[in-house]
Amino acid sequence: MATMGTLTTTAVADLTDVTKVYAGPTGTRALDHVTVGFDRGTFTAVMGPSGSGKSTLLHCAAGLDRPTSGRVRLAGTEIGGLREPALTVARRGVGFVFQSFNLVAALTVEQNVLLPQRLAGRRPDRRRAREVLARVGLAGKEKALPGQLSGGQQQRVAVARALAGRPEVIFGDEPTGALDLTTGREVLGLLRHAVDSDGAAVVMVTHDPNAAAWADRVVFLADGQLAGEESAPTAEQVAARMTELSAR
Ligand SMILES: Nc1ncnc2c1ncn2[C@@H]1O[C@H](COP(=O)(O)OP(=O)(O)OP(=O)(O)O)[C@@H](O)[C@H]1O
Repeated sequence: MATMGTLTTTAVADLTDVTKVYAGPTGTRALDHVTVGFDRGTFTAVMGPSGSGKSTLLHCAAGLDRPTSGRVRLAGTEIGGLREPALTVARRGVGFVFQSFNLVAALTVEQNVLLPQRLAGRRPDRRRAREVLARVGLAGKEKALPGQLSGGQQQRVAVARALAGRPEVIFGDEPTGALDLTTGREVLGLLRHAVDSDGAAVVMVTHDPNAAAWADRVVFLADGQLAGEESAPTAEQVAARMTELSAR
């Protein structure tokens, strides 16, 4: 199991001594010497007060943003020096689920699920698309447009899209943030299933202690630095730690 400080080789995504300073007049130090790894077959929640660097950590780990210094490895490849199209190749084993679903309104559900494969120049696998849509409970909705679906259904399309490429790691940026309790639980169940059945790593930013309780581990951030972690967390433990961090 990868931990802070020393990293083992089983991590599918890891950051070593990563610092991110955003350009601009204030020069915000969003991440300050962060070392953390995420193993296959584990579900990690990333929590911390607003502005503590959670999204920045996720974006750097996923290769969507570049750190100012430090190393980032994704599926065994160091991505720091990579440019497109090599970066896209490195992201092949990565799925994303965002708070705002990020579906293309003009494309059908099936086309949305196949879009990452098309963008990566691969032959779209329609059988796989149908398989993952069935898994998220959307069999028969292949030809629907996102606007014809509920918010929970749209997020399940986004999960299906993330799963279609058989990802080694799925990054979620508040994937339940826009959902009600019941549909949020459905999405968390699907992410949990990806970990337990497929051996994927899931890394999820959330503000919700109940969502974090679905994870195997919670990593806390405060002011861009790691502020401890909790294994097999309960919602109560997470909420208590968040109250402490917010009071700092
Ligand atoms: N593109 C950017 N340019 C400049 N500063 C930024 C940028 N993105 C984030 N920041 C700053 O970096 C810090 C960390 O932001 P980040 O979005 O990672 O925090 P967060 O913990 O995800 O916050 P929240 O919970 O509010 O979404 C904040 O002070 C934020 O204002």
